[in-house]
This record gives sequence, structure tokens and C-alpha cells, in this order.
Amino acid sequence: MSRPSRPVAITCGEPAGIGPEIAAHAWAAISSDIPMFWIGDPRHLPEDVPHRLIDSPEDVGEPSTDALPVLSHVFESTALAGVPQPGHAQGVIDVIARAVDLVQTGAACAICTAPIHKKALQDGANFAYPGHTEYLAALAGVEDVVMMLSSDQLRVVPATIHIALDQVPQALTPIGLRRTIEITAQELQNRFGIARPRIAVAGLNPHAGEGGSMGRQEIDWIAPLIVEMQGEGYALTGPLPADTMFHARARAGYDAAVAMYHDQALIPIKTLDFDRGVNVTLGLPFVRTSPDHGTAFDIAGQGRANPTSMIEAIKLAWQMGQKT
Ligand SMILES: NC(=O)C1=CN([C@@H]2O[C@H](COP(=O)(O)OP(=O)(O)OC[C@H]3O[C@@H](n4cnc5c(N)ncnc54)[C@H](O)[C@@H]3O)[C@@H](O)[C@H]2O)C=CC1
Ligand SMILES: NCC(=O)COP(=O)(O)O
Repeated sequence: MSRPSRPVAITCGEPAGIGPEIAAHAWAAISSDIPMFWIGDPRHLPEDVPHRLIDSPEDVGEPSTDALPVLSHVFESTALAGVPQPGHAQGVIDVIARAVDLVQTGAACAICTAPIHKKALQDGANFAYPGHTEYLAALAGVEDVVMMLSSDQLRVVPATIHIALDQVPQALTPIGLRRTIEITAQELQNRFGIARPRIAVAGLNPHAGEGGSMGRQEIDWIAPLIVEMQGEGYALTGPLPADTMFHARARAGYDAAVAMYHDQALIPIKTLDFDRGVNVTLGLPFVRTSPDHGTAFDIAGQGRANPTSMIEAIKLAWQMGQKT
């Protein structure tokens, strides 16, 4: 008899947010095809969700719609929708670390993380990282990782991630941008099957600097880096004015866009495809995906959260996890 496939590990994320309910919806929608389990406190799931406790991912077995397999991680109390509790912060962090252990030992094929509330984790547990991306890099012991948001319509990569806007110009360096482009190209080849990925690189300034009259980063080092990397065989274009590189005709010309900062990358994809965007961390030794949205405290616990991005994130985690 063949061994059941390794399941996808889903982290609980912030218990006061929409994470538990969208995980439960996603399980109901796709668990007949994809084996998965949820790591968290069963008291944080919506009351009507059938679940069964498991001792390890091996107990998940074949995909089944009977009951959501739960690897229990006990928190100090029940959750109050929309109100994060400081005493829950460490549990949220520990669940992510637990999922990483399981994927690194091969017990899970991939992880899909439900949204965390960064400030709640800082306030409640002095969380030292601005997001999953940076925490996962630290847990995996890798220096350089890349955040990519992906949908059928667009893939975007911010070259700087969770930093204040006024820190962006100093944080952008030729070495850093080169690594972002290299990792993006490698992972599009290896994990997304694109033989020669076409990557469009945005400028930092309005009109990509307008010939130096609106900023000089493009002339001083972004354009020279692109030329250098083109010479090494990378299929790059840019630096492109960010305001005109995301319309439909422009998007047809590349497989991924590298932007200079968080909102330059995330506004276009969340505007085009908020419900179906998936966050994928590139450069890790394992697969991690997440929905593109956050904890949505304003609608948590009301049954209004759309689970589509979570569903797409689990599907992508599963698909990518089959190649590991
Ligand atoms: N992967 C992660 O852990 C992510 C975490 N966050 C965190 O989430 C927290 C809240 O962030 P916000 O900027 O308020 O963004 P948000 O995505 O939580 O909410 C923005 C708006 O979109 C709505 N929304 C979000 N997801 C929805 C869904 N599935 N269905 C229906 N409506 C939905 C919300 O109700 C709200 O009106 C922050 O701490 C942020 O850092 C944000 C993005 C990703
Ligand atoms: N806006 C994207 C986001 O905040 C997700 O960050 P991460 O927790 O996946 O690093």
C-alpha cells in the first residue's frame, strides 16, 4: 500500500483575526484533494468546525472532509475576535516555529501561514522580526529571502520589505538588489518552471528619475546593475517608471516585477487580485505560502471573511511541496 502524501501544515496566525475561520473554510473547500492539518488551539476555531486531534502529521492520512486534523498548541485562553491578547503572542510565534520544524524534518510538505498581527507580537512578546518573512529566514538560517506576491495576473517582489519609507533609499543597495533579482530568477526557474524568467525592474523615483531631475539612483546604480546582469544572461528590463509598468499590456511583457519598496509592489497586485493573491517566500529551503491579506480585525468572527486567498495559498503550497 502506498504511503499517504505529506500534508500541508497550516499555522493558526493571530487567534483574534480571521486566520482560524479562513483556515476552516479552506479545509472545507479543498480537503478532499489536499491533505492538511492546522496547528493551534482548537478553542480558537469556529464552534461549528468538526475537528480531530492528531499527535503528528502522519496521523492526517488520506485527504478527507470528515474532520479538520488539529495538532494542538494550547494558548492561555480563548480568543476575542478583533482584540489581540498579549498573552497569546508567544503562542503565535511558537506555532510558526513548530510548523518550520515539521517541514524541515519532512513531516509536512509545505507550510501555509495564516496572518499575524505584527504589532501585537511586538507588544506581547517582543517579537524581533517585522514579519513572517524575516522570522522564517532566521529559523531556516538563511541570509537572503525574497517576498513574492503572486496571482494569475501578476507576480511582484519588493526589494525592501517591512521598513519605513524614509529608510528605503539607504536600504536599497546594488548587492541587495542583485540578490533579490538572482533569487527571484532562480526560484521562478526551479519552483515555477519558467525556463528564462523575464523580470521587469522598477525605478525608485517618479518617472524612474526623469533623467536625473527627480532622483539619481536610477542613473547612478540601478541601470548599471541591470546592464551588468543582462550581460550575465538575465532577461531584465528597466528601470521602469513604476506608475506605467502594471497595466495589462505592460504586464504581458514580464513574468515578475521587482519593485523598490513594499507598497510599490503590493498596491498593484492587491488592487488587481486581492482575493486570489498569494504571498510566497522565495529563497527558503522549504515551501512557505500565505494569503495576501492580514488579520482583518474589523470583520473577524463575523463570518464575512473571504477564504479565497487562503485557499489559493494552500493550493500553491501543496503544488510546490510536491516538488520538494
Ligand atoms: N501574512 C501576514 O501575516 C500578513 C499580516 N498582515 C498584518 O495584518 C494586520 C492588519 O493589516 P491591514 O493593513 O489592516 O490589512 P488587512 O488585510 O488585515 O485588512 C485590510 C482590509 O481588507 C479587509 N480584508 C482583509 N482580508 C479579507 C478577507 N479575507 N475577506 C474579506 N475582507 C478582507 C479587511 O476587513 C480590511 O477592511 C497588520 O498587523 C499587518 O501587518 C498584513 C498582511 C499579511
Ligand atoms: N504585506 C505583506 C505582509 O505583511 C506579509 O508579511 P509576512 O508576514 O509574510 O512577512
